[in-house]
Amino acid sequence: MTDGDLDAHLTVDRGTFRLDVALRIAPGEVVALLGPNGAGKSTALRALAGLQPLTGGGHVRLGGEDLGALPPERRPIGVVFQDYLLFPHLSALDNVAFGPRRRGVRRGDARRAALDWLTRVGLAEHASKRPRQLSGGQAQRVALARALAVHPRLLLLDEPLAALDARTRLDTRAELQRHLAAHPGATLLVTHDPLDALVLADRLVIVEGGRVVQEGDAATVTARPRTDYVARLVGLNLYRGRASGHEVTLDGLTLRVDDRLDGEAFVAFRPSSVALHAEEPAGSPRNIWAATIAGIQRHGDNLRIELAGPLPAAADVTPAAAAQLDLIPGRTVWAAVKATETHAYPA
Ligand SMILES: Nc1ncnc2c1ncn2[C@@H]1O[C@H](COP(=O)(O)OP(=O)(O)OP(=O)(O)O)[C@@H](O)[C@H]1O
Repeated sequence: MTDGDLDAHLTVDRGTFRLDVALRIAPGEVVALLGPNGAGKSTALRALAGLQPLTGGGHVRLGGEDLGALPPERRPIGVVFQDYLLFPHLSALDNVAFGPRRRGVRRGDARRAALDWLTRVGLAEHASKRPRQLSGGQAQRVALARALAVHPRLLLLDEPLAALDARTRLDTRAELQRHLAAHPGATLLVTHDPLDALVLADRLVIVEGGRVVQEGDAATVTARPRTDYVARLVGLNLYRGRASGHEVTLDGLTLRVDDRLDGEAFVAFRPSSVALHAEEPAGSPRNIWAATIAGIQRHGDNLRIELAGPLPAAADVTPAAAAQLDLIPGRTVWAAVKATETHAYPA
């Protein structure tokens, strides 16, 4: 741990929901907090910002300083909320100048600094506009400028791109990445978009039910998911079973795998590694099982087939293959995966 680190243990009780998440973020590091709806991401962000009180045992320290006793406006933290929460009656310039003013910077200096930040986010010519005169992407950039204008040691972003349409999102994501790379402080990005996390963050922390279930860099997390949510996030089929050598025994089936291990294990493979056949393929070294088609969805240029049966799985097939196999819900097919297409690792 270095001097400027965020070191937080976020403990919050909200009736039946309890958050218990430890977070460390180094200066200049961007951490994405990912998780399904209701996992506690916003609660964690609000706790860091001082908008949600911690219950016993929790703490928020930044560079060794305990922020617990500081009210939100005195914390060295900048926040971009999901809906930006710009002041509707203030111009873009005064929205950005608000933070420095509140921290005692003289009016002229605060406005000059605000114009500088608006210039950096490419909005100098919109400085006098009110939030309702700005597009979604522009409002997002004003919100970012406002958060950065206080030179925060910790920047918090709550689903910063969620309110934008797909095209604006693409441009804004690229621009946001540039600003985050230049930000010397720690950054926590709350998102449930895996693409935002992969593009913007150095490290992923995944929460489910108020707890951290997995953390690490994107390569590690995507290669070795440890929960169904993470597996779906990175587009893998994931199972847990007992390994013995090159075999992993699951609930209803034993899979032959390429890796060799013993004990509790995960097995993962891509939907594109699952081949479907109308008849049982004979004389092959693959894993083969009978499955029922539970659903069919478009997935990029392919179709994603949800398979029910002893090994619930997703399989990606081309539309041509789907037509040839006459894949319709309720039909039974044979699914096959080669051992070399699986990845097994200790649970
Ligand atoms: N005002 C509240 N009072 C009591 N419980 C709440 C309140 N707001 C949220 N919760 C509970 O806290 C839990 C975490 O909610 P939170 O908004 O932090 O999740 P999230 O991960 O940000 O979800 P989402 O992705 O849907 O925004 C939820 O299960 C919810 O039931």
